[in-house]
Amino acid sequence: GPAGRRTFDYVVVGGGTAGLVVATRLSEDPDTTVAVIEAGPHHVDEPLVDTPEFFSKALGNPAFDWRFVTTPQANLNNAILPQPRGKMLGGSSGLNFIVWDRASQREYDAWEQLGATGWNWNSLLPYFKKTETVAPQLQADIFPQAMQPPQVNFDDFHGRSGPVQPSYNVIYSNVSVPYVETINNIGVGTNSDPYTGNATGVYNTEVAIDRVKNLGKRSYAASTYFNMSSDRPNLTVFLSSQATKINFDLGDSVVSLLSSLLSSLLGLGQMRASSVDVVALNSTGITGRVFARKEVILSGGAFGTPQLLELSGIGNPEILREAGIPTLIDLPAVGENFQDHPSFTQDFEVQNTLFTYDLLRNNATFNASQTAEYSESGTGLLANVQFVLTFSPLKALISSELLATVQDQATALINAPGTSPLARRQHRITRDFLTADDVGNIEFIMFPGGGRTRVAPTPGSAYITVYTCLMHPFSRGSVHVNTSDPMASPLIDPSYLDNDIDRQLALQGVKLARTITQTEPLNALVVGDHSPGANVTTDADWTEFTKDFLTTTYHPIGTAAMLPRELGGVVDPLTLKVHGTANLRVVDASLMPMLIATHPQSTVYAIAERAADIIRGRILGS
Ligand SMILES: Cc1cc2nc3c(=O)[nH]c(=O)nc-3n(C[C@H](O)[C@H](O)[C@H](O)COP(=O)(O)OP(=O)(O)OC[C@H]3O[C@@H](n4cnc5c(N)ncnc54)[C@H](O)[C@@H]3O)c2cc1C
Repeated sequence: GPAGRRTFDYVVVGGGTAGLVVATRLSEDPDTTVAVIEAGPHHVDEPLVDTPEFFSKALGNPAFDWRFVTTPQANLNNAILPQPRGKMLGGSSGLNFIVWDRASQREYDAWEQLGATGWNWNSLLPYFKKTETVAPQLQADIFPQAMQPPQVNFDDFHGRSGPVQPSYNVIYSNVSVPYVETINNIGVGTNSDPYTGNATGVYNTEVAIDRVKNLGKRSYAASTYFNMSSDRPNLTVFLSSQATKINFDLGDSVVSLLSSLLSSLLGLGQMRASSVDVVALNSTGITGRVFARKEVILSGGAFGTPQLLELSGIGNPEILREAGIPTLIDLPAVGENFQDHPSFTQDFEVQNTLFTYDLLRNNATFNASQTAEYSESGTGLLANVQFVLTFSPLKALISSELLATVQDQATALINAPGTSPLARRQHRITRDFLTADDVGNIEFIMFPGGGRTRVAPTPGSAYITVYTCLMHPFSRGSVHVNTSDPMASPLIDPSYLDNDIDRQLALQGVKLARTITQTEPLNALVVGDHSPGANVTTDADWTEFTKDFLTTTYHPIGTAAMLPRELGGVVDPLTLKVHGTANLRVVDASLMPMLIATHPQSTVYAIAERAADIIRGRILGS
């Protein structure tokens, strides 16, 4: 954009997954000026971002990751856990593990049921499609015997001309088919097309790997949406620039501030965001103020967005007072309602004649040939991330007695005096999910390869890794500031395993992961337990394992929920404007009022596409 310009129609804070969608769509109108303020750099031709098989290698690296951590977790022996987030143009879509899937219709419909008017499966489906270009599976992409290609209705549920280029894998481990058959044998069927509104079952997921335009590279917000819009003169991106505060009205003018404060207190009017304070993080960034003629749009993600709201005086007055921040809008829901999928990683040694990703580690010649193939043609094992996903209804996994106990525990939690009105409503829905056929409660992710637990792989050996993840936990955490210093990380407290249900399902889940490996036909290929070892046997051992080995699945949501104000919402679902403001919107994962059984990125893109249409006045949120 024109050098030196500091006033725009729209200022988007956070050039991540959602932020780049919104900025790209708003700047389609050449008469609308848009700025994006992004704390991270733009990584171009960066193998740690682009190469699918390198997923997770950039975690903890400050050039890519905010490196947030949790507060000590009371139910996990006070462990402090990493909470990585992408710090780059493209945000977490540049750091994530590339899975591209979708939850069940019932789970999106639950958002509307909860109070997010206008947000449901039917209203999102056109936007799921708008975001992607995906080709149907070829025979070669299908797990032999286990999967049939969905021949009909592919175009009803899959996009064919959107910016992101998800695809099916090209190379499959020969452990996949026995694994799928084993999952079938424990009572979970194969789903040939989980994108149609029922996402349960074991399936071959799409992955955000471009096999059309940028061969074999990660397809993420910077390489897709931003690539479409980067040469527009009306779009300006400030990189390595961290937003520290949103200013309202004339900002410095005490009179205008007081009058807008007064009117907001009296419920007469609404605060108007007028500019954003920005600090350069290095010599390529900017320091100063960026002005918004029309609107400020917060897309800082589930941690960045509530932090910036609080730094700007929007939140719980008590929390703000303790942090030394004057309250402008009394909105206690900011930073509350934090939800995340807890995950447990186990690996199992398998016969080393199987074809797994371990070959890259065990065989230097193979590794060199794959590396050469990838750099020459963008193909080979480095252009693949093969996960086999299973989203299982609870009924298929646990006894009806245990299911009844868990339901009773849910009822007790609903009626517990400490449960907030919002959590109460959510828990009622989640209690229904416990017995639903079309909602995944536990996810098992199988990756054919080792090296992903705390126990190092033995040279020459092959493994499968199984991640067990709770899809609809009842725990609720929070994200808050404890200082007015914008450079300090927020306090992130997921409150993992904060109730009997989550603890029980975690226990059942990790035990089931081992059961899967002891069930045929997989059992015949498994050499033995690797991490944890075979010495973990009793419920007490497994419970200790869940406490010691819990990690995030990297799916935080909910900290600026789109719900009515009186129900604990931060953002009006119809307009996505922060309650009490006239022109401050939120568009990112923090909007999601309740977890869904999926990896969230494709949903974040779809939310942002729909949000862009709401902002442009093309649709009303109903
Ligand atoms: C390690 C990891 C693995 C994951 N794996 C998967 C997966 O396989 N599949 C899947 O579907 N999902 C996955 N996810 C989740 C998914 O990537 C996120 O849900 C999604 O990208 C969130 O989008 P967002 O727009 O809300 O936030 P982000 O994409 O994180 O964007 C927020 C942006 O705002 C910027 N920002 C924040 N605060 C400020 C500030 N004050 N000033 C300026 N800029 C700021 C950040 O730098 C970032 O670029 C994973 C996430 C991670 C971290």
